[in-house]
Amino acid sequence: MKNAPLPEGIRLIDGWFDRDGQVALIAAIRAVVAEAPLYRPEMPRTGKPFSVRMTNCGPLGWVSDRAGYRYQPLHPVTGCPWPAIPEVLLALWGEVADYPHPPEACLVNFYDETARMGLHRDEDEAALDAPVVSVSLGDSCLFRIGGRERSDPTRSFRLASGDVFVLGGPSRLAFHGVDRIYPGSSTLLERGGRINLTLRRVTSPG
Ligand SMILES: O=C(O)CCC(=O)C(=O)O
Ligand SMILES: [Fe+2]
Repeated sequence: MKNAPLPEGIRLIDGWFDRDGQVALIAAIRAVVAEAPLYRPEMPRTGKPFSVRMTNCGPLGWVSDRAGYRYQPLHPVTGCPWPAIPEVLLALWGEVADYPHPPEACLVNFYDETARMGLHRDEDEAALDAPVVSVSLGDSCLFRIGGRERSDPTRSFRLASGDVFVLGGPSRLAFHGVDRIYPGSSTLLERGGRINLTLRRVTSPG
């Protein structure tokens, strides 16, 4: 599946980060998490906890609780501003986003071996002309992507450590999710699991 042509606006770049690059990114994310600890968000309305733990870096961070999904400048548990987006991620955005303004949020998702993420669209950003740029680190996952309607057909492929995935153009509002993690598929994280980083432009400049 990974080799079949992808829908317009989707780019999958296998192995963008080599092992050294992945190790450096993990160090940068550890520094982010030391300042802005991972926490478990809750679903709007029901308050059901996510299986994924999250934090953010950047001027804005994506959060979810009973009140809904939104971006905000402060960590919901510590009340502190999110730390800055690491330079290497700003550089990645500059190389692949094809968008003239920097990202404002980097959502950090941590999946343990049983975590998953249901099909959803990233639609809480005003700047829908900017892509979402995603980096996978640690264990591989089975990623699913469909079309703009929930009922559209989907396809699935594995995302491995170091892969970069760009969701933009006509696919910016495509439904996507993570069906499963493959435990033990990477040695990057000592205790296993998968980290996903998504860079997002939230506000529309001008
Ligand atoms: O973990 C992934 O690869 C996808 C994460 C995602 O879709 C999101 O954070 O909105
Ligand atoms: Fe998403």
